[in-house]
Amino acid sequence: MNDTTSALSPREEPEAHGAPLRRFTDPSYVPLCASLAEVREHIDAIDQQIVALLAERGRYVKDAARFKRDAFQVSAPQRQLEVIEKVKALAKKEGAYPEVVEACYLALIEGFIAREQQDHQGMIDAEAQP
Ligand SMILES: O=C(O)C(=O)C[C@]1(C(=O)O)C=C[C@@H](O)C=C1
Repeated sequence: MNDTTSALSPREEPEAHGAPLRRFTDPSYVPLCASLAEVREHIDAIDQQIVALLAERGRYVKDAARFKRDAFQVSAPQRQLEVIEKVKALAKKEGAYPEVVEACYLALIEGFIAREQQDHQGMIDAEAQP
């Protein structure tokens, strides 16, 4: 199949149990799975771990709110830059797609800050009387 025939094909989801339809030209590429279904099993298992780690990360972000005075400190822009630089370096080291890692973390931090701002607004000063 080439680009012309693929453009004329009906728009349907890929066959999860079918044989490969394309191959990489790089002779050193080693396939990981025998089917798309198997690929997706691995992705689903990884997603489970990622979400569990996001839950754990979220608990630490919540705790961070206790150490901050106001909305600017919650936002902590200098720390945001540090986190982005750190994960970009990690992506390089781990062989992850750097643009994917950066985009994920920009979205993640935006989401975590919004939650932390919400948590912070619901808190009282540590010295305040109950
Ligand atoms: O390091 C902090 O101060 C946090 O609250 C954590 C975190 C993050 O998600 O990494 C969240 C909000 C800040 O913008 C900076 C970083």
